[in-house]
Amino acid sequence: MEGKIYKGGEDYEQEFNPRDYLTTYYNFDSGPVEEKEIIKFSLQNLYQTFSAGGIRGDVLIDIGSGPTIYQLLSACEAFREIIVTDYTPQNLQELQKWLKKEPGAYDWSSIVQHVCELEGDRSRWQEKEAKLRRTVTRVLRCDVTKSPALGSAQVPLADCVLTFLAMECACLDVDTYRAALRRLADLLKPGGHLVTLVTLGFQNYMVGPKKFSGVYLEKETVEKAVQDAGCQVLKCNCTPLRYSKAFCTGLCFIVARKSSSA
Ligand SMILES: C[S@@+](CC[C@H](N)C(=O)[O-])C[C@H]1O[C@@H](n2cnc3c(N)ncnc32)[C@H](O)[C@@H]1O
Repeated sequence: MEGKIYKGGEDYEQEFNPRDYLTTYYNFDSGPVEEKEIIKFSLQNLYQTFSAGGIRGDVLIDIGSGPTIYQLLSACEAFREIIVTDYTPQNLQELQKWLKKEPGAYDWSSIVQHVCELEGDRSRWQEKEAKLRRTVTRVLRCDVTKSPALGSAQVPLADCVLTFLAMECACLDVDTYRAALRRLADLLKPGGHLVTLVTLGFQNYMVGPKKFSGVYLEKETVEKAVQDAGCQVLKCNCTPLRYSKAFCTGLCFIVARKSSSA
């Protein structure tokens, strides 16, 4: 409906179209330059975080994966197992299509090639796609506004919880955001890492013809929420880059470590 603003969980299930989202924000070859720069910012930070000498381990859980896989392309070289999750069944279906190489799956090859180039060999992109498909072992539903976020699913404690551009959409106020981050920290082993990309000054974004809103966050609010969830911020890389189809002021990439005694 024209003029309506959609928010959080159930609206996502009913109104969020994964293909509209992918073609708006992840058209690396011929989409808007703003979106391309943001993808490059994300991939560069992920590459630095998970490349040799960086964070690694057994299990990584990605929270609010949506229909996207770009956020896992560096991590799949550093973890034995990746669990992807989202609130909406249609996003998980879109992910499954790519994981199972089904007809009509989204074409991530340009973005995969870019990551392989960062890693030193653009030509190994098909090998990386195969590696990621092997490393994703489970596709689960989650709701970060509920405890536990993964419902009744039994998952091991993670060495890393990743969440990209999802918490500010799932949570409609700062208290809910802070509680959601505590739930994510609960999924981590002591000493495990939380890696997140957050839209700063977020007001709304377009998915096809539909407008979705979320919580307005500033860098200090995000850092404090991460710390109060029991994690020490190791890296905080903010940029004024903005989407052409979203109302926000910038982006913030954070790497944090859960206390060893937690
Ligand atoms: C902007 S998309 C981000 C998708 C992807 N992580 C990315 O980097 O492009 C926001 C995601 O948050 C998910 N979401 C909304 N409410 C949620 C909730 N309560 N719990 C978990 N995820 C939720 C949506 O289904 C959607 O996939």
